[in-house]
Amino acid sequence: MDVRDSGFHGKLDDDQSESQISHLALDIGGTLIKLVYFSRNKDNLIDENKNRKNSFVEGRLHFAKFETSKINDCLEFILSNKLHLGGFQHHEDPASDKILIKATGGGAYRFADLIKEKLGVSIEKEEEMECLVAGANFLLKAVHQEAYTYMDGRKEFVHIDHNDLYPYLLVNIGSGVSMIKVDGDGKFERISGTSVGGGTFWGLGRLLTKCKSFDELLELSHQGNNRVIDMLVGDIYGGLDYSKIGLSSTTIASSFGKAISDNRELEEYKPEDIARSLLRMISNNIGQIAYLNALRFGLKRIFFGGFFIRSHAFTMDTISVAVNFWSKGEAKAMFLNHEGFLGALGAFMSYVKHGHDDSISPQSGQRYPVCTPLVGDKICYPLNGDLNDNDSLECSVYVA
Ligand SMILES: Nc1ncnc2c1ncn2[C@@H]1O[C@H](COP(=O)(O)OP(=O)(O)O)[C@@H](O)[C@H]1O
Ligand SMILES: CC(C)(COP(=O)(O)O)[C@@H](O)C(=O)NCCC(=O)O
Repeated sequence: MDVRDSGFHGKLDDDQSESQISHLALDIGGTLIKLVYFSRNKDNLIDENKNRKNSFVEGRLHFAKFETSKINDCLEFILSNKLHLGGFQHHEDPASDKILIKATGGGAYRFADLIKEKLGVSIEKEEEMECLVAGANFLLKAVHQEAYTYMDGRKEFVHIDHNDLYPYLLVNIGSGVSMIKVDGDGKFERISGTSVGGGTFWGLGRLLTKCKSFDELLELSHQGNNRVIDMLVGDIYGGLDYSKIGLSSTTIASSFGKAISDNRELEEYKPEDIARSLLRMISNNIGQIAYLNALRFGLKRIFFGGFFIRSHAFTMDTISVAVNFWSKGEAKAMFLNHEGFLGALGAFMSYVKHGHDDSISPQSGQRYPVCTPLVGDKICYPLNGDLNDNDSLECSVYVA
């Protein structure tokens, strides 16, 4: 079962539905809705009555995604699996039976009324940049083997030293791109952004190749050859390098530049070559802007998140090469296993931040210094960072 893809209408499997689900958090972005929720293990349920307070509860964090344009499928999924009951009661009016769920992203504003109407719960809005940062800090500090570099087809996990994590640059490539300088838990500044992002790749790609899905476009790019459409330095310099300014003959001089003089119509280009050129153009551009912003603030570590990355080898390779090239090897591009769920995880963490709940006081054996002083010693930590195909993460929360 892949609840991550939109169009899923079914119920969760027995193991999940028999367990108690709580703390649903949503990140409703320009293109995708991301869900994170916690399910207690069945063993915990047996002990629940005698041992509900002051103990660790083991369970799993679950991740799911839907297309924003198919929000009704997402709401149906939430409803049929009763995920919406995993919110919290209004803190200012505990007597009321009003349930609130945490949500971030533009859709928390855009769809608040629809969610109220369809699910009968209200949205408590969490600020998007705060959530991205909280999610990234949580993953970097609490999940073993979360961050990695990707270069020349090789994935290498990065050891994160908790005492030497900040400052870093977080580049979230969603529909658009936000670049955030992170200085600590809850300490950050959005220093830049660009509208040329994942939405641009998917939007232009769909128009130019007639692809029906994002994954199909990625798959095409895998098979294509960008040299058919991109104008290379060698095309301009008669096959030679332009060594004086450090450009090899194979460097792209002008993305899509060959299409000017080829005298070919769109249909005469292979969709796979178009997809490849487009992916290189967008990834290169983001890698370069990211590096220039890192340079502005002397940041050596750049973490890339957002669903545009999609753990796609060629995308990561292109971004890594761009960062490496422009920084002359000084800065490193790093990627995250849960790349697309930073905002949703941040919204999930905010259940704790605002002290709304007694059942997720994420806690520490491995003390994870949570993103807000309000949380104090309450934190959430994964037990072993096990990813299970990105669908869920073993996790333990503290019942205060
Ligand atoms: N299944 C998918 N459908 C659409 N876009 C996808 C999909 N998987 C990855 N993407 C890419 O991810 C981008 C959205 O990333 P995301 O981080 O979810 O941003 P947002 O919060 O703006 O929705 C899309 O613009 C597209 O480039
Ligand atoms: C407006 C947004 C924060 C919304 O987030 P998204 O849904 O794209 O993840 C993002 O699209 C963005 O940062 N766009 C770039 C805008 C700019 O700085 O030019």
